[in-house]
Amino acid sequence: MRKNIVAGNWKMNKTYQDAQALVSEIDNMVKDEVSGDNVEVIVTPPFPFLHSISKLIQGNSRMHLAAQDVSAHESGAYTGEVSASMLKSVGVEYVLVGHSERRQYHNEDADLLLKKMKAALAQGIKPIFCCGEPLEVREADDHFKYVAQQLRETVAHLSNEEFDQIVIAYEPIWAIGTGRTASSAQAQEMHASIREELSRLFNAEAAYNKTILYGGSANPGNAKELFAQPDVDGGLIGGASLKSRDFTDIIKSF
Ligand SMILES: O=C[C@H](O)COP(=O)(O)O
Repeated sequence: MRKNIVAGNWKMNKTYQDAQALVSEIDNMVKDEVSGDNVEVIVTPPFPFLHSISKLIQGNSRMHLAAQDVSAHESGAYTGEVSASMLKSVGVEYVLVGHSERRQYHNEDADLLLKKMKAALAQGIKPIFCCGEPLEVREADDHFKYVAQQLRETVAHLSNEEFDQIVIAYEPIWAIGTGRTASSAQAQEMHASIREELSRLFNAEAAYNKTILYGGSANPGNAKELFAQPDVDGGLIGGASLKSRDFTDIIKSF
């Protein structure tokens, strides 16, 4: 059964105090204003805040915790890295893998992304695998092929059981933090194309059940239309997830 998810990626923002305040506000607003159980909420704070936020959201079954990155290694002499078992031990349930900012600024390639997904999955942490094309690829009308290739060189190498555990996030790079959102039609056609590719790589049922999130300048003003698309199952929200009111309104767009 396909799950609706709204995930907030805080990126490198907030101090400890600000993070506590933000997540308390979101937690309260979700408790007070979000009824039914048709949407799962994920917050993705920076590493130092994971443990305290895990405790803070413990009593709210709708709220879940993600990390922004995970090491491909199990443990050992990897200064600065954080392992999947460490994340697991502080209550992390999901982890972002393949975000365009990690691909761009940290040169993360397909081989590393696959290792990171496998490392997370081995600990029972669900990867949120991000894909999406840069502007020049969209302008050359090669975006469907480009994203399909991103899936073929990573996700395709998971077992059926591993694939069942992951979430996909489509984030056109030209829409991230730019205020230039993909139109709901552009999002829908890419999500449908991703689902078709997943169906070819795995099977139709697994592809149908896969949660595919949209990310890129989503906000309370455009979320409803985006989430109304048949193949858009929620959002990976950057900027708007840093404001409790905006983030909650996006959650309420379902
Ligand atoms: O991970 C989130 C995305 O990069 C979207 O960021 P944005 O909502 O600020 O455009």
